Amino acid sequence: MFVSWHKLTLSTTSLPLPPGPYSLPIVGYLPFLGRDLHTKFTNMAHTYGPIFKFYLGSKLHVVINTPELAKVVVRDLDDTFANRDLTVAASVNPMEAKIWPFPRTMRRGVAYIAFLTEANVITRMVWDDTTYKGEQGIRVGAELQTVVSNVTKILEQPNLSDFFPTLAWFDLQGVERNMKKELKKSQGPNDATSLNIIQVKTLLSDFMLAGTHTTTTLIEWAMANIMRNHKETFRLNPVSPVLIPRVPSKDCVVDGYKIPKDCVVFLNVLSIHRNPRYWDNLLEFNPERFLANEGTNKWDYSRNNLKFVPFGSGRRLCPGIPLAEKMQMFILASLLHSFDWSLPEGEEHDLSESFGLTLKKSKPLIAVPYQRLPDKSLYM
Ligand code: HEM
Repeated sequence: MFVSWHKLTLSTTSLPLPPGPYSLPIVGYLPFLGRDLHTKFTNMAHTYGPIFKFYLGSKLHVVINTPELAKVVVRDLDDTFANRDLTVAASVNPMEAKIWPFPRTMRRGVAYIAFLTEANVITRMVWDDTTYKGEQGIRVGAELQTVVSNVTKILEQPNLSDFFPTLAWFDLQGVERNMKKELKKSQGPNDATSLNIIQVKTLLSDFMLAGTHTTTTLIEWAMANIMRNHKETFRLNPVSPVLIPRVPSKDCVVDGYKIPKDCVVFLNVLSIHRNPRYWDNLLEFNPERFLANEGTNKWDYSRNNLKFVPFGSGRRLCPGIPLAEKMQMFILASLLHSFDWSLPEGEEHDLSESFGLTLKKSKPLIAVPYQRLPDKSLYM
């Protein structure tokens, strides 16, 4: 106890930064990072170890890849790591740092059904009597999708102003300008069926942004996996393969390395979920691995098991877990109970991934439903 306290409070000035690749002057590691951060980070962990660093522009970034080190961040130093990284695009939004990713494009497939269902539930939580029903509902739902999808596109865009804060004033890529424009558009004319600014602000608040896309992505992966006889969706295809970055509020020490105040810290969930040290036959379909631990809380993601963290952990743990658990079960059960599903004629199963603010299927799942219940009236 004394040793770990001593380690944590040791002066950080003499300590090295974590290991990591060489960076180019000015741009840092930016040209080498690519789009698929989750795969890139996992490969880099093989080379540099469980904690490594790189620079994007002038900003230091640190990636944590094991449950043991994740524990230091989200348990021992949870308080220090409670802040999020506020990008320029996020700071334009009225909800500021609380903003959360949303889909690049809303696709009319399994994801569309899941989106509307989840959006309905969350909207009813916010405005009690609102439901996206009939033509009006479809119009408001589509309006909402457009707003959040455009906002997400802007949030996902790598922005030079974030890597070179001194250039932020020039807004070289127009990210700040576009975000302001997008938010202004949503303040347009208001009639009984269109969204006013207060409603849009509320809708863009954490719960709507964080709640719908996550569940939608999960359902789409689950359906794709189930149609191929897989069920371990949360472990194999975590919705957030790299947690939204944390920013330490003061210098601290992780694994003997100095982690300076205000650097950007990622927790690499995918490398934890697919690490042979923690999972036997890690790519194998084996839902029984979870059943074996039933009742022991060993797989309870809201508590101390940091080998399985689909909802994150610590004081930034997803607050939507109770709703997410109920909704994903409800949506999946409804889809599977009511219909048999198959791929359109001639289509092959495709589980390839596309990294963004969440880990989406790169190809939207379009599935054909076949009536399963004996009587059509049961579908009303
Ligand atoms: C399948 C469904 C969902 C998944 C996989 C998921 C996953 C996550 C993850 C990984 C985080 C980051 C946690 C961390 O950094 O430690 C998070 C944060 C968050 N989630 Fe969820 N989530 C889901 C559904 C929901 C729902 C339904 C809501 C609300 C209605 C919600 C609200 C939030 C909010 C507000 C945050 C930000 C918490 C903070 O920064 O303090 N999520 N979620």
